Amino acid sequence: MTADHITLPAPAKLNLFLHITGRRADGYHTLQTAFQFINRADTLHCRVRHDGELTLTPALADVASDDNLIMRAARALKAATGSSLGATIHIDKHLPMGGGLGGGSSDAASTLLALNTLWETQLSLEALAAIGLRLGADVPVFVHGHAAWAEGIGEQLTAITLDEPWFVVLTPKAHVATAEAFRHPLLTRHSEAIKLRDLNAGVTRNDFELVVRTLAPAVDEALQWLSQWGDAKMTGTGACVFLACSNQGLAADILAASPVSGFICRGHNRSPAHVALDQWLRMHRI
Ligand SMILES: C[C@@](CO)(OP(=O)(O)O)[C@H](O)COP(=O)(O)OP(=O)(O)OC[C@H]1O[C@@H](n2ccc(N)nc2=O)[C@H](O)[C@@H]1O
Ligand SMILES: Nc1ncnc2c1ncn2[C@@H]1O[C@H](COP(=O)(O)OP(=O)(O)O)[C@@H](O)[C@H]1O
Repeated sequence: MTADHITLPAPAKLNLFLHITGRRADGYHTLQTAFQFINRADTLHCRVRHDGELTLTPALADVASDDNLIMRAARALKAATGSSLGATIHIDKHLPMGGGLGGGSSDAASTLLALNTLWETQLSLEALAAIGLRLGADVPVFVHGHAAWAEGIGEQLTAITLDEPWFVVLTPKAHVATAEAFRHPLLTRHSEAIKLRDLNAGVTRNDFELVVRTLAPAVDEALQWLSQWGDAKMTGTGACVFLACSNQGLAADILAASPVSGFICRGHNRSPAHVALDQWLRMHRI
């Protein structure tokens, strides 16, 4: 059975820690981080078009359609493969933008996975990740779809298996642009490199916290409040902050008491996008 459309989630990620270890000659920073996916996602719908056109609805506030990472991913895949096909794409946006949850990068990765399948262009995950890296440093981990230890500028990935706890994620109303956080004079750029085995040794932090707490008081307040319950951290360059909890009930109780809005979710080592893609392939292609 064939099908000309597919729906995939584009899940968020958390950076369980984030250390900046240096700066390259081209200005990009080298870092160490651990990525885990969560079951909170945008939803991407793609349908094949035979006229070669690419369309995307709805428009996102403050992002021109041509700059939307979904359109950029679709165009990049078309250029890389020479496919004559197009797509009608619809995105149900649920993830806050610029929150450090990687929604834009995940939308791009799910677009690459969806169109590579519908167009039957058969690029490997490595090839899709290389296309994705040109769109953003966070895209490859979503393409590969496994929780990962990351080095380099975030593109050198080692798959890891982590506990899959419940999390409380708070979404303070603040927007910190990634490039602005990276160029800030207060950013520590020389954290000592750690080993994977130190991940749970209590020695990790997010080096962006100092900068972002200074730029965005709402993030500072959210971190202060959540820290009373445990080792709260910010994800990426913020603004979202999170805390791992021993069970769902505790996560729900903390969220209910929080003065800042947010959600609870579960950590996933395998990306929900890959789970959905495998299901689709089993139904339609095998
Ligand atoms: C910090 C992280 C951690 O996961 O996440 P976010 O908070 O953005 O989600 C990422 O490394 C962000 O990746 P991503 O959001 O894809 O950033 P990009 O679009 O590649 O880069 C935006 C800008 O940030 C700076 N940048 C980015 C990555 C890096 N390793 N060094 C940098 O200096 C560069 O100035 C670049 O032009
Ligand atoms: N499909 C998209 N979804 C979200 N943001 C997008 C998208 N396409 C482009 N962007 C741009 O990318 C920026 C970063 O988005 P996002 O990935 O949500 O945040 P972060 O990098 O902080 O995790 C947004 O502020 C927006 O300008």
